[in-house]
Amino acid sequence: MANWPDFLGNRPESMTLSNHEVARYSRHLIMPEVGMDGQKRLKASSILLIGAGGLGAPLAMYLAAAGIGRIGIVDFDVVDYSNLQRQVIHGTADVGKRKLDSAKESMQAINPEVQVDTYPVRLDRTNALEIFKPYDLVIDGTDNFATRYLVNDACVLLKKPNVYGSIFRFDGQASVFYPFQGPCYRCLYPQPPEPGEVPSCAEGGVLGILPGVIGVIQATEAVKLILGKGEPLIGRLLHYDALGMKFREFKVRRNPKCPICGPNPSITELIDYDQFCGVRGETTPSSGTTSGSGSDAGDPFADLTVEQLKARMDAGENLFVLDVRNPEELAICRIAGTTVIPLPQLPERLYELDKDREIIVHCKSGMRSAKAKGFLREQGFRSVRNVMGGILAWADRIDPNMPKY
Ligand SMILES: Nc1ncnc2c1ncn2[C@@H]1O[C@H](COP(=O)(O)OP(=O)(O)OP(=O)(O)O)[C@@H](O)[C@H]1O
Ligand SMILES: [Zn+2]
Repeated sequence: MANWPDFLGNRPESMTLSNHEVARYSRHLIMPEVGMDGQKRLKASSILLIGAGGLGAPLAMYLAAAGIGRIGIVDFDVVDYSNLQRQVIHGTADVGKRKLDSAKESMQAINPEVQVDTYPVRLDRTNALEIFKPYDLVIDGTDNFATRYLVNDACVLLKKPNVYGSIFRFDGQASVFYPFQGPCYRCLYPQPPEPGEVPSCAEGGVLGILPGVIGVIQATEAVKLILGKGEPLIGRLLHYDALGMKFREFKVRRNPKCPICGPNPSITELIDYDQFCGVRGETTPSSGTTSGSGSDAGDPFADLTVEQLKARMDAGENLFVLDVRNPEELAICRIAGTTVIPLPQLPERLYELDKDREIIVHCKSGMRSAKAKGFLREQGFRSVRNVMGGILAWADRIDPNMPKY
């Protein structure tokens, strides 16, 4: 075996393969690194996937095809049209279905020998340990920092390997966080970024093929850990640049001050990860009350709902509405009559704005406009209001013909 713990114990010994399975896995069975023993190890193993999205799709399909005995998947989402460009486990006919149902169907079509357990919940501090316990290893295919820290901490507390991956635009990363054998996610990233500092794929986009590459690297690492073969990405962060078509590797060491895997841990149970990452709902008002129109009249920084904005437009008010999205997004849809300054250009184009005039700012979903509002407020603007939910809320509730992205 390799130089990391064998977490399967003697379970593979009791496994047998039927003639059908021998045929199915024959290209594995004839390789010395897998062979009959290795295939039995895969059959005896269990893997938990967090997320049935971009990374989860290739992970679920390849791990099912490879003959992992039991695969659990956690996801609370339903399939959306905007998922289909990369979440290849789901098809057009699955739009509107639970991702878990669609994923399970595809996996069982690929390999009915595999047991697929679905957990249609949002993974959080109250359920993570319970869900993780029966699995040998965990693979993180999620897209947000709160869940990444949660998955990390739960894996360290349970001493389970955590195969990590993340994607953005044309870049991806992967590593293996094997508790106490190598660094954990907190050793690599002790603090989460400021909310809104790192844009999500929903804001910044992602090449549809990219999660295929990173998800397949994660699946490869999981299979190697189970087989006990090769050099895993323990203590190594692999970076993939699709535009330059370059792979680079960074050494990551255990942090002796790590609050969870260090010698004096301050985190000994799961914490509130939304609070730790400063997560706030994108449509939550950042100041003042926003209930009825006019109830916020006293607060020049109270946010607006799309209905309030529409009512003020319809009343013929001469409004200054600032759209801080990027040019590519304007080509998809826009609200008529707005002024456009993409968020990154705002500091150098401040002179275009009137500090004494009310500025109503919007973006796609409300995150970037909240940042713009904070910035303009710091710069001494007298009244800045964020449109909660951005142009997506406008498309949902005001203009049903507007395309959503
Ligand atoms: N805490 C969590 N519990 C369960 N599932 C989660 C959690 N956090 C994220 N996920 C799931 O992980 C998946 C991440 O995949 P991905 O980012 O490709 O999908 P998406 O959220 O559909 O994309 P987009 O944000 O671009 O619409 C999603 O299906 C999401 O529902
Ligand atoms: Zn650590």
